[in-house]
Amino acid sequence: MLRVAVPNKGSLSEPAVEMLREAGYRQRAARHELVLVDADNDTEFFFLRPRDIATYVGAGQLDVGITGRDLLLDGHSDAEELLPLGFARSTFHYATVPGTAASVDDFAGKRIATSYPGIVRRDLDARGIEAEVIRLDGAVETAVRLGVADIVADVVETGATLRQAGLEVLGEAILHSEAVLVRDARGGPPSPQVEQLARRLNGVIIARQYVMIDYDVRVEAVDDACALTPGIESPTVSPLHDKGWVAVRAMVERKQTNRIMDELWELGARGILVTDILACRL
Ligand SMILES: Nc1ncnc2c1ncn2[C@@H]1O[C@H](COP(=O)(O)OP(=O)(O)OP(=O)(O)O)[C@@H](O)[C@H]1O
Ligand SMILES: O=P(O)(O)OC[C@H]1O[C@H](OP(=O)(O)OP(=O)(O)O)[C@H](O)[C@@H]1O
Ligand SMILES: [Mg+2]
Repeated sequence: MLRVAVPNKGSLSEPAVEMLREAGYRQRAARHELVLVDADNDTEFFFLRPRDIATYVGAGQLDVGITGRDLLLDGHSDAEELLPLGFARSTFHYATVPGTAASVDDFAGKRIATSYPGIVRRDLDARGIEAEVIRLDGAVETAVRLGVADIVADVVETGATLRQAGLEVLGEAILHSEAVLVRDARGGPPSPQVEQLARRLNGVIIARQYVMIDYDVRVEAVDDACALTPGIESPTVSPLHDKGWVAVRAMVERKQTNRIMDELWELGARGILVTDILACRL
């Protein structure tokens, strides 16, 4: 039976459960369920703290897990990233009160508060900076106001929390994070069951990123239209009863949809329809 770790709390939990549901797996109905067997898919789900997931997977106790790239890199597990999942996107940044330091090179001797001491220590070592790292559990942004630290290193999504604390980002992002599927790096190649789970999750990611577009276009314009909607392999072109026209069907990137519809219209395409894709294997 495939054994999968799923975040039980925090920003990763709900979207991870949602993605597994969309991929056809049973998920828990109540928050107090710690383990759930999905017999139809021969899979067992363990709901664990996001920070612990790489540890369980890296120790070989569980086959795969969903966690944050930043949490994976902060620890010392033997887990490795198998597939980026496209949600819980954030950056990891140093931030401080304006005027405390002109750049990261001025951090020597300063106190840096963070919930990710592994990432920060490694970054400082790589820059050859000796600074004190203070580990806090959360709400790190308040550490400067309360005099516990001079600088913070934390997760930034919109930047609203930093702004509210009167802090400003300093330097480039230390890393870009998102939810990732992890597995034991010491194992051999992924098992067929792990590959199937990864393929299903990838199917959900692609179904979210793409839409299906259908339209009719005059035969003379079909090459130009297909250049606009090349699809993944090649668009489907079907004959219509009126020999002067064909019907075209192709997947297009969701965020390009309106630009492509406008350009197809200019080419004379009509009956342009866009529909959601629920799931796919490419
Ligand atoms: N505001 C946010 N936007 C996007 N991702 C976030 C945000 N806050 C945390 N994360 C991501 O969530 C993961 C951390 O999950 P964790 O459960 O430890 O913290 P959390 O989501 O902040 O929950 P809590 O602080 O309530 O325990 C990391 O991968 C982190 O990058
Ligand atoms: O850039 P923003 O959109 O403001 O998001 C970033 C904030 O979100 C998370 O905090 P959370 O609410 O999880 O509290 P925590 O610090 O206690 O983890 C993270 O730790 C940052 O503080
Ligand atoms: Mg948090």
